[in-house]
Amino acid sequence: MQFEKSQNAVVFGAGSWGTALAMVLAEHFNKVTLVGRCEDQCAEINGLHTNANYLPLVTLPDNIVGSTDYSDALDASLILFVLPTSATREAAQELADTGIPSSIPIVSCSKGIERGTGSRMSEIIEELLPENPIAVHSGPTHAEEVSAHLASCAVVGSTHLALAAALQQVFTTSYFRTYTSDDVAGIELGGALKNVFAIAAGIISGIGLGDNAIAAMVTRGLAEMTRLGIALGGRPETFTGLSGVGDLMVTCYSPHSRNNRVGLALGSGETLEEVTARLGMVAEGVPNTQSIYEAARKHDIETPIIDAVYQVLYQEKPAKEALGELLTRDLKPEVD
Ligand SMILES: NC(=O)C1=CN([C@@H]2O[C@H](COP(=O)(O)OP(=O)(O)OC[C@H]3O[C@@H](n4cnc5c(N)ncnc54)[C@H](OP(=O)(O)O)[C@@H]3O)[C@@H](O)[C@H]2O)C=CC1
Ligand SMILES: O=C(CO)COP(=O)(O)O
Repeated sequence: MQFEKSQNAVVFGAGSWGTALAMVLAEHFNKVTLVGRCEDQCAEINGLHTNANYLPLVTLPDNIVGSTDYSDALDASLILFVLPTSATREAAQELADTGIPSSIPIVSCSKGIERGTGSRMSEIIEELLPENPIAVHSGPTHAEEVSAHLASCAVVGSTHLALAAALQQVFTTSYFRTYTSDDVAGIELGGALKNVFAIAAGIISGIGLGDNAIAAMVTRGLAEMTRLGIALGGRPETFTGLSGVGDLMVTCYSPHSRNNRVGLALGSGETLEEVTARLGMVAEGVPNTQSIYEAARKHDIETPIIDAVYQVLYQEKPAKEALGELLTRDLKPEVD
């Protein structure tokens, strides 16, 4: 299978990542429709070719159009879900209600697992649109850099190998390189889990610890990500790839990371309510920490860093105390 330049694509989610991915797809499709929920934003995309609230420095190509209408997906050959994870179920239901053809592939590009059910985004989409072929796309890819055409790599995963290969072509440009995989669960879990460690990295900076502490947390965070990720169905090697350690590194070290910024503010003494109100963008690690903490308890996996972030976010434990206690745990070998 392969996508043709004469075909159209639809991106649900007109935030920063949906917009950056629309720019990638615009090089391979006739028209890319960015579906948002605000008429003013659509008018701006169609009239000024900008999406200033989310990516203020970017001019969009003319073949990206804004819309609020889910039925725009009816004439698409490819659909991307790039919504906050909390909005994915409702959006998938709304899309199913349009009666879209079951042949249209759907790619989830969101990072997180559902609060309450612990479902991955591809599982939710499959539940509501069971006939459509599904894939996931993830990696160390901040929207600000991809939309500025700065070199980035990602991975697209599907159990439909021909679909993964076709998607690899349309997720590749001169500045964006995409690899393939069939480990859908591992790719999604890496993207969800790193959100929590990015908050931890921000907290560490906020409470005034140094580079050594962040490197230690990233390394032990990778061990935690791998342990829990395997228990939840991912393959070990995926966590050493772009959607695992790659994304862990970029979000733990980049000032673009919203999760990192949440942690930094918490470590500096702001409340969660204050920082989320100020951010104005989704930081998936906040709801994710709860769903991931619950998944770890359910599977009886030891996750001290995730537990510490959970205590800061949901149990009002002072950040310095929660992170500090990681050093005083029982001593153990590095590799179990
Ligand atoms: N930003 C990035 O660099 C990357 C983000 N991701 C992932 O992509 C997903 C989207 O993130 P991102 O684009 O950054 O988020 P943003 O905060 O930039 O944008 C969120 C978008 O979702 C819309 N939205 C918010 N709530 C709802 C809702 N309840 N129903 C429908 N639409 C809603 C917003 O609409 P409105 O403007 O009307 O509020 C906005 O268009 C997340 O899972 C994130 O982890 C993955 C890789 C990189
Ligand atoms: O996933 C991302 C980059 O790969 C975006 O991370 P944040 O949501 O922390 O900004």
